[in-house]
Amino acid sequence: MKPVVVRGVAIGEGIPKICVPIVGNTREEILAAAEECKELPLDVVEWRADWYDQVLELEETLETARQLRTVLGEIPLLFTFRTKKEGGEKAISTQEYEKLNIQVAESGYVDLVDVEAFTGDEEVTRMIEGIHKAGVKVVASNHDFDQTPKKDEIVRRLMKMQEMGADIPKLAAMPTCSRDVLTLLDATLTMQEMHADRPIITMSMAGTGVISRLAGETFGSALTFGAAKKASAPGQIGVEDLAWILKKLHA
Ligand SMILES: O=C1C[C@@](O)(C(=O)O)C[C@@H](O)[C@@H]1O
Repeated sequence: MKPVVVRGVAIGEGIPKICVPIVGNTREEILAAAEECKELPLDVVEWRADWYDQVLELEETLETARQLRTVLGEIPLLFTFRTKKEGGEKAISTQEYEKLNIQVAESGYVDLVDVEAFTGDEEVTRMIEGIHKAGVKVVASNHDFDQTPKKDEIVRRLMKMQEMGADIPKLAAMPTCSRDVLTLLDATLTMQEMHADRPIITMSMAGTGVISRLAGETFGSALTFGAAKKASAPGQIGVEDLAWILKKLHA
């Protein structure tokens, strides 16, 4: 399995990498959060741009991305617009979503772009091509905030993302019981052992699923999300604790 390397960070090798989301509403808040990130034990920063008030004004978004890049220096940056239907803050038309992701990639300020894998095959294929053309990596994603799909279905979705050319397939699911967490972990391990030729990311959300955010090295999830001040999804623990636990488990 080949890791995905961004700005020297090898995702898919060794300890799972830590990603901290930024969820500010204004440019000021976003840049202040980025400043704080510089002091934290993290590998990647995610800009959850769906929280940004001006995200649908492209020029403003590109300017904020530019300033984010300046603040973050060499820290890899993942750009994510999480749509309302997958648990995000704002609804967006498919056309606008496609344009936003490609233009942000072309700006050169970000290293990875999140593409929701079930947006429509044609649109996803075009986005992956456009983002790759800009020299940027694609994290394909799928979120189920109500339930945990069956193991075969989780594997099928991750395989589809891989087949469509995503660099890193990612799936987050909500457990309704502890066994759902086992299902998610089982699917992750099966994917890693039998199907994946690239890193994948999975997580079971909320309190019941926290263990899945810590166990990536054992079961095959290459990156885990931890919170600075404000979490972007249920179940993210503080980044300092996360870094400590991952290090202990590794040792
Ligand atoms: O896809 C994900 C994973 C996530 O939903 C989580 O559960 O940690 C958090 C999101 O910010 C990110 O885009």
